[in-house]
Amino acid sequence: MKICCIGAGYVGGPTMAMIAMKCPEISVHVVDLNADRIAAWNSSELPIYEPGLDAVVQEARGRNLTFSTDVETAIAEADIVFISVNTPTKTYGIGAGRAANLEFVEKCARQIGRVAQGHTIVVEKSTLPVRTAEAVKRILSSVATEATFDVLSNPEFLAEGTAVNDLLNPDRVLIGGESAEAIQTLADIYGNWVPSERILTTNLWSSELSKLTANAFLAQRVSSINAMSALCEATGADVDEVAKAIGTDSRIGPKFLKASVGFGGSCFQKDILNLVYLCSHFGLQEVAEYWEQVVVMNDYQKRRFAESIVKTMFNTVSSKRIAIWGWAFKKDTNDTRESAAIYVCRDLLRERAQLHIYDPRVSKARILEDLEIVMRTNGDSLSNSERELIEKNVHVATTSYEAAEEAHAIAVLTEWDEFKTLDFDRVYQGMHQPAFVFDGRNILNHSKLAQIGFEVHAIGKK
Ligand SMILES: NC(=O)c1ccc[n+]([C@@H]2O[C@H](COP(=O)([O-])OP(=O)(O)OC[C@H]3O[C@@H](n4cnc5c(N)ncnc54)[C@H](O)[C@@H]3O)[C@@H](O)[C@H]2O)c1
Ligand SMILES: O=c1ccn([C@@H]2O[C@H](COP(=O)(O)OP(=O)(O)O[C@H]3O[C@H](CO)[C@@H](O)[C@H](O)[C@H]3O)[C@@H](O)[C@H]2O)c(=O)[nH]1
Repeated sequence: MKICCIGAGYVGGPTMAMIAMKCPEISVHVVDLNADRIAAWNSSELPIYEPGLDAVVQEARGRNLTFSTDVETAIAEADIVFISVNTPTKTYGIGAGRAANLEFVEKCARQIGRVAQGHTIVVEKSTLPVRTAEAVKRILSSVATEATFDVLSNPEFLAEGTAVNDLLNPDRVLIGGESAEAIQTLADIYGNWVPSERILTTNLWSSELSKLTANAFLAQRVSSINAMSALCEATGADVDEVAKAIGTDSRIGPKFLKASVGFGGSCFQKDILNLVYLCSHFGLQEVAEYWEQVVVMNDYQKRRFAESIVKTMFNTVSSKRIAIWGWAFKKDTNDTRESAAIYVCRDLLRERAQLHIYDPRVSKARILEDLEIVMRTNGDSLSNSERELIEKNVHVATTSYEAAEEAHAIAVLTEWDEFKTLDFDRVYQGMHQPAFVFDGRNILNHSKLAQIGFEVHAIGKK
């Protein structure tokens, strides 16, 4: 059997590497238009940082896992084609800022229709609005020559930073479709390592909608605990204690109740906005407004954090040096898409703070590009004053200590483990007094820091 996966990103790369590792008899070909990305997949420096992924890729690459830019050949040879391309929020036209941009998915469908041979199972791996499979089927049948198709929905639930373990031991694999035979073919592949009771099958629309629903529920938990964090700060309750107290109720459960500076990542906001758009499209205004609040609350949390830094530091951070610890949207990934750090730093830059940023996995170029995009207030390019602000006020450090040297404050924006074990006496000695710590992840030992002399401000604690 031959598999082709279109899209060698955070999902296509790891999922296909896992299938190839677990199914040595299947030939897995991952293709992408981005030649740099493909070159990186073929090198010792993979394009994404994900614990444990190097070993998985190394085992299968060159045996039954290949990466290339030859999309058409890979499609023509495949029995199964996964579509794993990006589906970002639309930035133009109808639904701008909410709807998913399905341009890349449609291009894939047209290309598959043109070049596929024989019977081909087309699998939606990308996260898509409910009923996209209908459009995919129509496109395939309108451009296809002699090829025939089944379309399945098989959304991916892996989280970045834990992708390898999530793929090895998924809570469930979801397959939606109409053809029992096609569903079975895909289920048999996962059946090589996933217990059959964890392979759920549904109709196409339930599968497509379950992915958006799962992300909406997960993000809603984060926004719910973050909403409570504001009330905790106002009342003297401690959000970690509240989370523990409610999380021990088996109906609520302990996971995903960590208050933070706000959720980030490429999925939560995009998928909720997509859900909001869909609800409005179907005339369900109350439902749309209900889900939109999850994103509204998240924006509030990011803004609130930056504002509290300014307010605490005597209402001005102008020319003050602030160490930013962490840029990735969560630990154990180099992905910065929608990271809370980007928005907090934008707000601090507008207050003229001097930012000294350190992240163990994110490159200087990525940090600067993220800031250049977020600082634009007018169109596609930076104004001279915006560019000057970044050039003069942003410095990228190579260690946490370097970032904190001569700083007035430290803001922890990603929960990297290495921040917990630093020599805080040393950090304190190098800082201006009062030395502020704003722990946006509640990961540091606050009482120990206070003993050293730091003034600590955390999320959801007075
Ligand atoms: N990142 C995650 O953790 C995650 C988890 C579950 C689901 N998803 C969903 O999976 C999909 C992919 O996400 P991602 O994070 O891997 O995106 P990504 O941007 O990292 O990767 C997508 C890749 O597709 C390529 N591509 C786009 N159009 C193409 C075409 N026509 N032909 C060949 N290649 C093409 C791009 O060059 C890019 O490398 C999205 O729908 C996302 O919502 C993501
Ligand atoms: O209690 C929590 C849990 C998460 N977060 C934040 O929420 C964001 C998202 O985290 P997480 O869900 O762990 O990572 P993602 O890689 O975005 O994974 C989500 O999005 C993927 C893409 O759709 C899905 O496949 C996953 O199931 C879903 O968890 C990050 O900024 C986290 O720091 C919190 O602030 N508190």
